[in-house]
Amino acid sequence: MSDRRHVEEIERVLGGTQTGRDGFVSASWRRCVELYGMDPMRRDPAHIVTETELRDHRKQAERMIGAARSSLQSLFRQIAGQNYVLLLTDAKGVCVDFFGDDLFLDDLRTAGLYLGSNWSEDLAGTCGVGACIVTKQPVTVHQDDHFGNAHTPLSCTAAPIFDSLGGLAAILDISLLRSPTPKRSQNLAMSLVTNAARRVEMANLMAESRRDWVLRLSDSPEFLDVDPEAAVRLDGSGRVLGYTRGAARLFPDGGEVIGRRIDEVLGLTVDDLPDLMRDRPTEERIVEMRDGGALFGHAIAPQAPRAPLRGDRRGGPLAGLSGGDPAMTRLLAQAARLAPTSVPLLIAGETGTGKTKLARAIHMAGSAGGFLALDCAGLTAQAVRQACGEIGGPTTLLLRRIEDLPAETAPALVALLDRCDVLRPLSTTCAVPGVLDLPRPLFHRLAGAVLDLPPLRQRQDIGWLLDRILRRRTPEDMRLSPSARAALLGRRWPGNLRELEQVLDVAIALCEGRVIDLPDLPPPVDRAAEPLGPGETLEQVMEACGWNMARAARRLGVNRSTVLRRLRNAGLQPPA
Ligand SMILES: Nc1ncnc2c1ncn2[C@@H]1O[C@H](COP(=O)(O)OP(=O)(O)OP(=O)(O)O)[C@@H](O)[C@H]1O
Repeated sequence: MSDRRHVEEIERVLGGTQTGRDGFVSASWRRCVELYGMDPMRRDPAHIVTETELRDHRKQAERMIGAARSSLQSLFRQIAGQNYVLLLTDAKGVCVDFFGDDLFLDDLRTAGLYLGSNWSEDLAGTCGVGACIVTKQPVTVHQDDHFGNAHTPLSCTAAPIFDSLGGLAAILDISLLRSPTPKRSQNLAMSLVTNAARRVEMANLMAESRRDWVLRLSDSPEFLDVDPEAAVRLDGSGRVLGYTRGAARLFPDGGEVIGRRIDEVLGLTVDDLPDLMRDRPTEERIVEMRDGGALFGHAIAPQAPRAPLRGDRRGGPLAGLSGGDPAMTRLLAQAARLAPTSVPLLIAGETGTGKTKLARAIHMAGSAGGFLALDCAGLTAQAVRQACGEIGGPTTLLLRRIEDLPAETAPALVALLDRCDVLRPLSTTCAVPGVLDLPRPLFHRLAGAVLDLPPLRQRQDIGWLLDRILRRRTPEDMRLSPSARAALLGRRWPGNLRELEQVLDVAIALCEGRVIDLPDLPPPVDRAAEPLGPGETLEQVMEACGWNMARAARRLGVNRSTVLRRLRNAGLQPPA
């Protein structure tokens, strides 16, 4: 388009005619004339800040420049040889970092596509960076979308980069000195620049979160660990300290979330974070959203030292494991005291009692270092050495199911623990610790203290657990009918918490309304969970109910005083 026709179109747009320009371009043209008093015919030279000013702008943007470097380098490699130039500007529009082909440096300088050029709209007129600052959206300002005739050969595609508090921090711009006429030729540039901006936000959030938890989120399991779409930074109590733009889209009503607890914002609590760490298969790391959708989650524990949470008395990962069961309360108080020490811990309990979850919570409550989990079944000495070879600093080593450790691997593990004093071993076992069949040298290196988790049938907080799991797994406040609740409280739960979670998952899936009733409950899958038949002795019933009178009464269909009377008559007493 000739200069003359360009000016005429601007006049027509200002007169209210629709000429097919994008709305944000027309609005920018109007500002250029009515607000900044610009004339499209004037060919001002590029606006370049002084050396001193550039140093100041770069200093203030130092963190973002550092966070953006590797994404910009890799983007520049992708577009090499296609005459694109990359600019990183600060939120005021001043170019603070630049990647361009040396062959065209003079042309780029003249066009203002260089370090120190100022692309704010009030100086440069309608342009990619300027429009992006105003709209806070990715934009392409293509050829005669530009206001000034001096810029109409250019094609500029820009995406905003936000800091972790949601403020505009920088603009990433990819420009061409000369481009094909159709604007859609820049669609690929748009996708490259928006993806790179997302990665820069991620790198920035990661760099400032070394002392905090980061929860990264992705739609697809394949990208979760390598290129997630969104991330949230959390303190130890689960309060939101920062987020990337991608995460803001997941928050309800796009509202202010800094300082709010993560469970008010997304469908998970701080206690769920250890379950989302990398040692779990990606497909299992599911985060439910408040709108009923789900994403895959990857929680990264704090990397840098922080003050140990002595005692964990103010809540946190350990406190979230029990609803006041006396045995659990005692055990968690011990765990909280042992967490910040380096004492090796052996966590014992039947399958599914939450040993792994407790180990992760102990790590969270006490250690500032890394976390490495190994399944002992089939573990070879070489695998042990290999896994531990990469350990750089203090690390919690979780050895799952230590009873399954092949005998020939034990000496290697002993040697490793002796050599590597930054390792703090936490082991889990389904065996009774006293009869655990491990070589004594290994046993004593692993069992500095034993934490014995009670089976679910002995816990007095099953009602609390039911409500908590339901609350976490359903977006709406789904509840249990009294008869369904009583039936669940009376089960034997040989699979413990794992079985409880699965039963509730099935019930939630089968239930048609908001109330889970008896028919929604799947029957016990394990024969050990079936109600005791008429031939069972009172002692067997009591044993099955963990000597809990109320539970035994429900199981037998009598009241508690009847159970007590029968026990007295039979001369039965709970085991010491
Ligand atoms: N306190 C708890 N509240 C709610 N769910 C829990 C709790 N503890 C454990 N769970 C859930 O129960 C399931 C089993 O927990 P975990 O894997 O920690 O058990 P485990 O004792 O290590 O099992 P196994 O010995 O069979 O490997 C997991 O899905 C976990 O999320």
